[in-house]
Amino acid sequence: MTASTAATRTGGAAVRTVGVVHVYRVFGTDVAALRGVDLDVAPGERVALLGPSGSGKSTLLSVLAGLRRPSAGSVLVDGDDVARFSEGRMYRYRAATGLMLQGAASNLLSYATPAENVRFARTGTRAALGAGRQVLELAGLHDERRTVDRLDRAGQQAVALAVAVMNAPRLLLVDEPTSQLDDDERDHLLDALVEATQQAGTTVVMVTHDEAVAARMQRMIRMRDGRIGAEGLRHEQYAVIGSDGSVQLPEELLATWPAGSTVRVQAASADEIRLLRRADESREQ
Ligand SMILES: Nc1ncnc2c1ncn2[C@@H]1O[C@H](COP(=O)(O)OP(=O)(O)OP(=O)(O)O)[C@@H](O)[C@H]1O
Repeated sequence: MTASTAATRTGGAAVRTVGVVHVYRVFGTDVAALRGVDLDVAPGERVALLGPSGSGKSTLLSVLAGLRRPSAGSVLVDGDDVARFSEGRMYRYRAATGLMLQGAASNLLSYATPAENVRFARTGTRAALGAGRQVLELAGLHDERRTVDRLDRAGQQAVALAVAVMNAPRLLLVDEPTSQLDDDERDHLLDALVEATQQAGTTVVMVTHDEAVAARMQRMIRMRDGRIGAEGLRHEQYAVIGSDGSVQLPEELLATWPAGSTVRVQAASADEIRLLRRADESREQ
């Protein structure tokens, strides 16, 4: 399938990464931001990416957006490997993907009204225009006469969201959309995002530090040290076994089971694995 066919299909994109590695080279030093990310997001699913600062969330988002090519691994969107797209195909893929990165509001046309911003961003069909309009209506900005530079931050973020969903993307990638909003503003923006994407069946991947924001998505994925460490919902977290067989221990266990601890791994039953500390190490504790 070509990127342009993908853009005209309806519903959400299936996203799958396999062993994605990304290394930044800074003044001759390598910084491994992603160390083998295996991720599966079903069409129409809304997923939050959480994790400490520096864990690789924004890098993963930029790789999914086609803004960076990973150093290794595959980034499969509807089965096509974005990491291997030609420049032309990558350009079309980026254009068809909804993006709301940090500071997205600063890329709006500040001298135009919200509705004008949405109209100028339009590249798709008449139906697509509806998605952007819907967000403006939900934010009470459809008939707003003020230009974007005169709106408060919440209004500007709502316009940035409207522009991001404007062309009915099958995949919407969002980075910290609510970080500078108060609780009410945050909830309004998320209401608009969930409503617009739910109706269209859009797949959403959202980076956030805020558990309350993450709870509005259907699944939370936690990154640590450039890998997916755990996933689940607020009260139900599961460690994720990587394609290389590795498992990250929950953060709270690291104090008693520090890196370098050696353990025997025993299958207790079909549903249970036990970790047994080596005898001489437990004596040293
Ligand atoms: N452009 C860059 N050049 C060099 N190193 C980078 C660059 N961007 C990120 N890094 C490094 O890559 C690692 C992952 O960064 P990234 O921004 O993806 O993490 P993050 O989880 O999104 O962090 P935050 O929550 O603070 O935004 C960090 O060590 C960071 O310093």
